[in-house]
Amino acid sequence: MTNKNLLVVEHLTKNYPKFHLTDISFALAPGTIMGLIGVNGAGKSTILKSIAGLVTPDEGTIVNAATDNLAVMLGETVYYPEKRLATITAITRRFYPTWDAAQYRYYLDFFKLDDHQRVKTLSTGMQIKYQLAVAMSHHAPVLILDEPTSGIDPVSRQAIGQVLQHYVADGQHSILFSTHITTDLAAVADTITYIHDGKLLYTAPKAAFSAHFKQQFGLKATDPLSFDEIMLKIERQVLVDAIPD
Ligand SMILES: Nc1ncnc2c1ncn2[C@@H]1O[C@H](COP(=O)(O)OP(=O)(O)OP(=O)(O)O)[C@@H](O)[C@H]1O
Repeated sequence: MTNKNLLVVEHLTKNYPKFHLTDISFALAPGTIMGLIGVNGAGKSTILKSIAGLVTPDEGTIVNAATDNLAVMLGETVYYPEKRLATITAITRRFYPTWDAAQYRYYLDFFKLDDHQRVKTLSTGMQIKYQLAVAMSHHAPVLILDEPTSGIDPVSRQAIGQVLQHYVADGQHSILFSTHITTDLAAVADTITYIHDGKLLYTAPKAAFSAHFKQQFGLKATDPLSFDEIMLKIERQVLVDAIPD
């Protein structure tokens, strides 16, 4: 494992008939949260699914700190609508020798979830919170989350941000999450990786990421520049010549 990074992605390439994810490389340091951003169809989910083993890359390597203890949340839907959460949890926990029942209870309380409820009675936000509670309850070194705050109210988004930061606070866990909610990046991400049309445009710690694009856009270091503005400027092709082929 390079530099003790918990996740190392090198030259990840996946070719679909009408889309090419090309030569994606980045590393996730312990104790950090990386936000993956880019417009719809940029390739974020393809990267996350490749790490989760749900997509087979055409080229490249992915080294994860613990391949037998993956924590992945790729969508809001919890299957088995008629089942109670407790039943699903009882089955899920069998796959994880490191399952921590006290931690699971803590997250249920934190998210105000009752695991006697049936899946079909949960709102979308409650389903996401339940999946997060399960994903964070077996001490996986790396947590992979596809849009964990999509469809979540601002108060709950802040609560999720808190638990994510707490998850990495011991310096032995890391989180990679995709998002379209750029305020989440400002609140919780340590590093940001920008995917543009299947290619990695830029990856850097948050402050360096902003500084890089201020320089690209001819702004002063003290000028304000939000992540939304960065995305809008890039996607309006302001930087088209800077994007590698
Ligand atoms: N199984 C597949 N077969 C063919 N094309 C696919 C497949 N899965 C994804 N794609 C294509 O790959 C491209 C990237 O999709 P992906 O879901 O990775 O984007 P994304 O950045 O996660 O988008 P969003 O923000 O909308 O979730 C899209 O053009 C999509 O149509």
